[in-house]
Amino acid sequence: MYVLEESNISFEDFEKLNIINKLRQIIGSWWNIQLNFTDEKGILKGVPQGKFFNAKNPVCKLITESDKTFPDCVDIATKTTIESEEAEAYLLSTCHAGFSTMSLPLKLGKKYLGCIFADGFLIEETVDEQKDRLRTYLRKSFAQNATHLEEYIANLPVLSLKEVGYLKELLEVVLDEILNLRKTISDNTESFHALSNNLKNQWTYENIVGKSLAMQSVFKLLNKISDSEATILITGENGTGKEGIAKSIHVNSKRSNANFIVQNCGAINDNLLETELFGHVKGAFTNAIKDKKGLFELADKGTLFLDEIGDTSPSMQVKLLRVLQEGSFISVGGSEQKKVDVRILAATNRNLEQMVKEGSFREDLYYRLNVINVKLPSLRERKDDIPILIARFLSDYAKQNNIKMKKISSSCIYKMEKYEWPGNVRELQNEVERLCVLSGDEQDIQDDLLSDRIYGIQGKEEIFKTINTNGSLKDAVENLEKTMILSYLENENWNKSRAAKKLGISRASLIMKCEKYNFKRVNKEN
Ligand SMILES: Nc1ncnc2c1ncn2[C@@H]1O[C@H](COP(=O)(O)OP(=O)(O)OP(=O)(O)O)[C@@H](O)[C@H]1O
Repeated sequence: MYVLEESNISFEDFEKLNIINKLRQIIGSWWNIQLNFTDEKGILKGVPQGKFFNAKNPVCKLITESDKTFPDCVDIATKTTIESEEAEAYLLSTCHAGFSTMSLPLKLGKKYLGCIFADGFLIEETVDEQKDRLRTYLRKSFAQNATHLEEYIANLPVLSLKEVGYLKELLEVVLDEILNLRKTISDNTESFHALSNNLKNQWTYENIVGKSLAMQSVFKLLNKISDSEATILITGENGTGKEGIAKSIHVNSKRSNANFIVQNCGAINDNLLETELFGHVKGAFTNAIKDKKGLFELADKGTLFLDEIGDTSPSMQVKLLRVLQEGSFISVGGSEQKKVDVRILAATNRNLEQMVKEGSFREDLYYRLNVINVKLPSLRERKDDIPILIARFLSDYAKQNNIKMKKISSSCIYKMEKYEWPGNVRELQNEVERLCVLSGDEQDIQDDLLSDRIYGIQGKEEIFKTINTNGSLKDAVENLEKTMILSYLENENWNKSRAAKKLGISRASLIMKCEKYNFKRVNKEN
C-alpha cells in the first residue's frame, strides 16, 4: 500500500502559478494594493518570516519595514486569519493603522487552510476617517518623517465601492485558482492510491504499465495479436518501452518457452552485426577459430528482437529481407543454407516510412517488417501514466533493495507531471531511482530532491512572469516574443526547425527573428 504525504496546500506551488502572479501584479499596479496569504494559523506565506508583506504603497512599506511597527502587521495577519475563518465569506475590515483589508477564507470542504488578504487601501466612503486614523498612527510611530507622511497619505489608493466589488472578484479568481490547484494535487493523490492498488490488475501488460487511453489501446492491440505469428514493427521515441513491449509480446506468445533474443542493430558495424546474427564458420576470418552459432539459430522456435532496425545498412537490409522471405540464411564464410523458425520483432525510433521515401530504407523490407505496427506514444502524450509509473518504479526500487516502499510527496508528483520528459519513461525511471537514492534512510521523498530541471519546471507559465505589463503593449509583445523564442531554442538545443515547429512559425521566420534580436548560440555552432 502506498501512502502519500497528506498534502497540505503548498504555498510555494501556487505562488508560482502564472495567474496568481498576474493578478498580484494587476492589483498592485491598479491600486497599489498588496496581496498576501496566511496559513490556518495566521503565519504569513510566500515571504521570508519576519520580513515585509510585499508592501506596495510607501506607507505600508514604512510600517512593514520598521521593527517598531512590523509586529502590528504580524498581529493583523493573525487577526485577519481568525476573523476570516469565523466569517466564512469575504470580509472587509480595517487594520491597526487605518487601512482597509479584504480577506477571503481558503477552505477545502470543512478544512480551513488559511486566507488570502489584500490590504493597503482606503475606501471612498470612509476615506477622511481612515486618513485621520492613519495620520494619528503614523505621527505616533514616525514623528520625525511628518512632512513626507502627508504627501504619502495624499497619494494613497482610494477605492470606490464599485472598485471594492472588482477587487473582491479578483480575489475570488485567485481563490478559485488555488483551490483548483489543490484539487488537482488531491485528485492525483487519490488516483495514486487507486493506481497502486490496481497496479497488478488491469493496467499492466506483463512488465509494462499504462492506464492512459493511448497505452490501453496498445494493450488491446497486443491482446488481439497474442496468438498471431506475424512480424511486428514497434515504433516510438527512445525510452518509450519498445523493448519492454517486445518482451511482453514474446511472453504472451506460443513461443514463450523458447528464447527471446535481443540485438541492437545500430550499436555495431555491419561485419560484426552479420556474424552476430548469422554466425560464422571456422576460418571465415582470422579469429574464427571454430564455428559459432548466430542469434537466428539461438532464437530458433523463439523470438528475435531487432532493435534500432532503422540504423541498418542497405546491404544488411538485403540479408534481413532474405531471412524474412525464405526463413533461411548462410553463416559468414559458409555455403550451407540454414533454416530456422524465428519470429521477428523489430523496433525503431526513426520514421521508416520517410526513410523509404528518401531511399535510405528498402520498401520491401519495410512492408515485411511492418505487418503489424505497434506505435508507442511518448510520455508527453500520456501524462496520465506518470503516477502509475512512479508507483511501479518506487515498488521496484523497494523490492530490489529489500526496503519498505518510500512515500512520495504530492507536490513531487505534481512537478513530475508538469515536466515534459524528453527521455520518456527511461528518464522518469532514472529520476525515481535517483530520488530513492538521494532520500537515503528517509522514508519520505520531498520535491526539493528533484533534479533542477524538474524541480524548477513551471512550464510556459514561467515565460510570462518575466514580461513587464506596465509598459506599452508593443514592448510587452516584443518582450514576450524574445522570451519565448529564446526559451524554445534552449529547450530544443538550438535546433531551429524543431523550435520553429513548436512556436508555430516557419523556420525562415524564426531565422529572421533571430537576426532581428541578434540571437546567437553562445560558444556553440549555430
Ligand atoms: N510502460 C512502461 N511500464 C514500465 N516500465 C516501462 C514502461 N515503458 C518503459 N519502461 C521502462 O523504461 C526503460 C526504457 O524502456 P525500453 O528500453 O523498453 O525503451 P525503448 O523504447 O526500447 O528505448 P530505446 O529506443 O532507447 O531502446 C526500461 O527500463 C523499461 O522497463
